[in-house]
Amino acid sequence: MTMPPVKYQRGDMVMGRWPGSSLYYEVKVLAFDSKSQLYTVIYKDGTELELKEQDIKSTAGFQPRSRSRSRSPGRRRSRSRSPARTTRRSSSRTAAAVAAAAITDSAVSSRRDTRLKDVEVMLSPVQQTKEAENNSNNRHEKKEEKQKEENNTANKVNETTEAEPEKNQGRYNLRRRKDDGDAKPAETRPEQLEEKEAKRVGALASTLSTPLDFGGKIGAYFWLLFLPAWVFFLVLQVNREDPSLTNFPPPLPPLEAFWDAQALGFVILWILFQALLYVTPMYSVLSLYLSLNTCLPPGFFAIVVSAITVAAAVHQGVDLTYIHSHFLQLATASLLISILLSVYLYIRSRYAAPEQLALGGNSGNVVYDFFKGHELNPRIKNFDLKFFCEMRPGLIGWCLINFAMALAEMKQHGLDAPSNSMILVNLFQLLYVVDGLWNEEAILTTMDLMHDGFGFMLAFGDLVWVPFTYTMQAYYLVSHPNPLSLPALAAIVILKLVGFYIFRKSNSEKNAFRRNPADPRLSHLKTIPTATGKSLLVSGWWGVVRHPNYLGDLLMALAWSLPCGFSHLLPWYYMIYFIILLVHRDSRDMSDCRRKYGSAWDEYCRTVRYRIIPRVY
Ligand SMILES: NC(=O)C1=CN([C@@H]2O[C@H](COP(=O)(O)OP(=O)(O)OC[C@H]3O[C@@H](n4cnc5c(N)ncnc54)[C@H](OP(=O)(O)O)[C@@H]3O)[C@@H](O)[C@H]2O)C=CC1
Ligand SMILES: CC(C)=CCC[C@@H](C)[C@H]1CC=C2C3=C(CC[C@@]21C)[C@@]1(C)CC[C@H](O)C(C)(C)[C@@H]1CC3
Repeated sequence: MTMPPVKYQRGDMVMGRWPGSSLYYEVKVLAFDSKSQLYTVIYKDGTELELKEQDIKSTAGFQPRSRSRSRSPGRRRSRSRSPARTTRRSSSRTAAAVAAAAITDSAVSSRRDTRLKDVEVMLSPVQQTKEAENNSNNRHEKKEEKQKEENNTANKVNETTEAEPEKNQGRYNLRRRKDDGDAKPAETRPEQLEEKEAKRVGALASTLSTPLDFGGKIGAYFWLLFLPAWVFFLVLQVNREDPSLTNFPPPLPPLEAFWDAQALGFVILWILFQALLYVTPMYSVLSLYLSLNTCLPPGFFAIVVSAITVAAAVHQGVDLTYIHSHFLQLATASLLISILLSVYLYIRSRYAAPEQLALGGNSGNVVYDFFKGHELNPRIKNFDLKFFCEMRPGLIGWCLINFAMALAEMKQHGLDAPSNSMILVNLFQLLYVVDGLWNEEAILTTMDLMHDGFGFMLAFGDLVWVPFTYTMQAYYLVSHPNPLSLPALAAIVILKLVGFYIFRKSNSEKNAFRRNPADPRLSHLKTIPTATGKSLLVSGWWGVVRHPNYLGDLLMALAWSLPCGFSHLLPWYYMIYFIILLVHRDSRDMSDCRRKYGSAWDEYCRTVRYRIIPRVY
């Protein structure tokens, strides 16, 4: 069978249709994929998209309407989308840049507008409303200033003053926007995101194809089988007297050893208990009771109540070492739940409205889409499944398991107290989790919450991977004690604290900036404006290195493995996995940001040249 000739060739300058509209912009053809019948085209600021042949016209004979010629799509968009209104759209570069960047940005940012406003403000303490108003006023003044200096912003490093309207000062909200009160500054009111625009953007998200991650469709099959197998391997191997990798493979227990109905019951009970805490507004009652001015972060409340409940249960004679002795069965039960949840998520994503979808996870391949997840923030009424799974049962379960391992160590070795190494691992990881829960609204600026769909990868990651592999060090120490000298202990504590400092400071800086770029505490920072209206930090922590938060996290990971010593590789598994995960996330983020921010991202990369590890002179 002969293939029809390709109409446009590589290098051709043509007019590409703006997805979801009838406007055409000049693009250059980069490639043609005969399988998908899609042309890869590049816009003037370097953003790439895939277009169908019918969305491309040759420039010859193309009759641009005078209006559409003089106006960039970004400016058109700015009428309907509040973020654009406050941005420096009229800068000289935006006409070209927005033609490109706005496509991906509108899909991402507008959806984020719809979603993140969904997930903000519910827990606003009263005084935050005032703060928000002040900020709103602040923003209006700044906006006027901005309009005056409109034309000199292109690709220039500026002092931080830009206001980003999608931010506000409240705590996060997992309630639907229609329920929100009037407390929000006018600029951030949800009504401003016109329904039509949201639909258009959603439709775009459901049709746009993004490059496939994780080895594409074949990779998805691999990961689906490999990840659960790896969890079982670790669980079986670490419990052996000699867990060295040379002693591979671990003897496979009979199939029925993997299963215990009671273990399933406990896992379900734990998840339901966490769900109950998640929906209970007790934290505000507790705040009132403790005469606190602000609400306690609900995640923090959840871990405190969980700890009290567990302590009470232990006091009543509940033997937590059950967790150590039934680790395998508990892992199987959690895997089963994560699979059922992923099937549910996949099915509902097929019926979800386009504006609820994430970019990616719409490859059309059932296995890939099941793995990657397509719906961005699936909810049952106000219950946000992704947020809940990421921040509660697995994360708090991690601490519960560590604690159980400490008890198992005491029991196994007849100790009155856990070993130094066990205490360090427990305290370090507890600090990490408590910090995550205390700052849980910061998760709203992370990749998972913002960009990734909720599918098997995250459901399994949250419910199985985190509780059953992040606890490897504590599990290992139960049967492989590693006494620590005082200097070693001190050095490890210092390492942990340094890592934690970098991690917390850099995450808080970015989070504060994304929530309110006009925050006076950030006024010393330099930024690069982007065509999307959001800016990029180019000084402070994010000016030292790209992803300074990953650096802090890696130092902490090192401090978690060191107490286990160097006899075996297994307790170093987390460190090795984490390097791979973060390097991969960094490159995923690089290409996402490149797509989103176009040449502004390139400029950021030119200014901040190093990734994760800064150059030491
Ligand atoms: N323990 C664990 O298993 C894991 C822990 N983590 C930790 O979770 C935290 C969140 O990680 P993750 O979501 O991967 O990534 P980040 O929190 O670093 O988020 C990346 C996003 O930050 C924004 N950004 C990047 N550079 C800049 C800049 N210069 N100025 C302003 N904004 C910028 C971009 O989003 P935009 O511009 O759209 O706002 C980018 O997509 C990290 O601390 C990480 O270490 C992560 C994974 C696993
Ligand atoms: C191999 C596999 C299945 C990977 C899935 C990755 C997930 C396990 C991680 C993706 C991002 C995560 C984050 C945390 C836990 C691990 C996962 C879910 C996190 C909640 C840990 C606590 C931190 O303080 C954090 C809130 C910053 C962090 C957010 C990202």
